Amino acid sequence: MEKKLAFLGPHGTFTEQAARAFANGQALKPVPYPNIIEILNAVNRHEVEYGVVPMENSIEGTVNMTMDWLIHEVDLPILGELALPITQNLLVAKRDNPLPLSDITRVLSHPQAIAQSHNFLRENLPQASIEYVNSTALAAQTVSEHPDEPWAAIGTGLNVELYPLQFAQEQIQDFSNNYTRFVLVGREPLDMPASEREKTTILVTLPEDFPGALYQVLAAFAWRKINLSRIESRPTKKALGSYYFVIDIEQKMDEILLPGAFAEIEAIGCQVRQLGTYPFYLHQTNS
Ligand SMILES: O=C(O)C(=O)C[C@]1(C(=O)O)C=C[C@@H](O)C=C1
Repeated sequence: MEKKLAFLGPHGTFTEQAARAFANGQALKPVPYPNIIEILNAVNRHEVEYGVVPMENSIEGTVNMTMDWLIHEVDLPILGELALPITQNLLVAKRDNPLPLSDITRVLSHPQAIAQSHNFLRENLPQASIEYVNSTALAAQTVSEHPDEPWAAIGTGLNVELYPLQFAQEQIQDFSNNYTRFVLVGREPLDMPASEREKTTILVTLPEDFPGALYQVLAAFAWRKINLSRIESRPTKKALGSYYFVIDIEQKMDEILLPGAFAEIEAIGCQVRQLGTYPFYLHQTNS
């Protein structure tokens, strides 16, 4: 039976591209959801088997909504990760005489897409107000539905094929090396294509703040020559200045080394929660 894979809708988001890449060759049906929380909740309450959510962007950093919901609200393992190149474009409703940039009064997009295009907006559209919406494709759809308004959306070039839109300007992101990491979460294991690269993500909670606590956590990995690719603190939401550490270990799970490091960290009084061990892929094509 075909299983469902929730993605951030409507059609035309970057998350949909990631979802379609994950679904490739699998009996999975991508279904749109209105926001990240709804995707994770739908998987958590068994409405769909899997979900794809953005996790981190190379310009703007962590998607806090995803990280926090995975930590605090649901207990869903990460099953895979895909890094996609991201190209942001300024899109306007299709008309015979395209709207000049100086006439645009309002720019709609997802906060991450706006953040990736700050310089472009400041230099080229200082007169426009910014409106944050749930996804880049929702922005594109909204602009296409109001062709008489001097509005623009920021999103993928694919949107000009999905909605009556045209490019006002292509490639407006402030840095060319723009990538977003998306994660696949699910309640059931999924047979993923083989990857040379594997990651394990853990959450470490320190018992209390004492000198060298984080140093001791990192030492457990360092002397075992275990490579970490990310360490990030997120608030526990229990007190000001109280944090979890999210650590990505970029290495095939070793049956002795990694559990040994976790046991050493637990022995100094820290809690270790595993968020998943999963393959990761880098997608080369741009859009
Ligand atoms: O709005 C979209 O198209 C999304 O898929 C979300 C999202 C994000 O949250 O980071 C995904 C990739 C880009 O970085 C911009 C927006």
